[in-house]
Amino acid sequence: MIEIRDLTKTYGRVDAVRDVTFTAAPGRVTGLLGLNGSGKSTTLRILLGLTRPTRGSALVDGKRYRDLDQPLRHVGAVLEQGLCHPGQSGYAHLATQALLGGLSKNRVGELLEFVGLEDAATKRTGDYSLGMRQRLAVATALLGEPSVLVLDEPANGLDPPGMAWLRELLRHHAAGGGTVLISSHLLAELEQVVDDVVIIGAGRILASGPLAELQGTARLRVRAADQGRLAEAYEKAGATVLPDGDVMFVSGLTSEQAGDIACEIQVPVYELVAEAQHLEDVFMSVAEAR
Ligand SMILES: Nc1ncnc2c1ncn2[C@@H]1O[C@H](COP(=O)(O)OP(=O)(O)OP(=O)(O)O)[C@@H](O)[C@H]1O
Repeated sequence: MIEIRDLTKTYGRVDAVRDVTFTAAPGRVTGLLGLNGSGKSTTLRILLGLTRPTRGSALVDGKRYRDLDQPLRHVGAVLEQGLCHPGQSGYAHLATQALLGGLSKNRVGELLEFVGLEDAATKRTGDYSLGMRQRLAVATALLGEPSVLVLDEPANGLDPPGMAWLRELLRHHAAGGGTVLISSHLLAELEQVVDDVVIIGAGRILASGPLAELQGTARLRVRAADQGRLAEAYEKAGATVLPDGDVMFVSGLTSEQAGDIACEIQVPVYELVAEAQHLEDVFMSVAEAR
């Protein structure tokens, strides 16, 4: 379980993150989504004890990372710059990490096989492709058999089969009761793996909730006799309206509310469709609504 509460980190005059609150629950894959510079890495670095928050808290299994007894047994992390010595083999890297973390070396061979690197186990990591380094970083994160996995932009460098492998691994981890928090700006990649979504922009949470809920309620496609008057009424009710040719897309109202408003102002409606959106559309509509 990951609990982020009122987290703020200020660098000079920049709020890298501001009052960020969300939970990543066991049994679910939670996606932290945002554009470059939105505060994803800062949030994850604070969670992993690599950066101190200005205020607020970030807890793994109810504790700050540095207060965890044997942290690698609780949380495994894949950070953007998964570091390994270029002259070391994949096997030696994992064995060293196990030693440094006070963990057994017994699982090294098994893990290399698990991440599909068994044939490259004795090769220098300096000769690994970016995708192979990502696989090694995932194996490193799994060394302590942690229940919580934190991955910062893990899709970088993975080809489509690599991505499919990672999705399967994360789903499997969550299905076994583990907690997964994954950050990315590649929305289409994440859409296929996340259960819950936290959208962050300029350091603040813009929206959060189960993916199905965000996709389901975010947008209606409406075509009516007097688009202008209806758009005005929707906006007055707090909705965001995007006109697009002879239709408009409405966020922030249920289809019942949209139908009732049209009825009240007596504008005939020809089309009213609740569209299941892609994550990218959800992201754009919350970003535009701010
Ligand atoms: N050590 C630092 N010193 C000063 N400013 C920083 C530092 N770390 C991050 N920032 C600033 O905080 C903001 C959030 O950065 P952060 O790296 O958390 O974003 P991100 O969403 O992870 O982006 P990216 O995907 O590009 O890594 C940015 O404006 C960044 O310039």
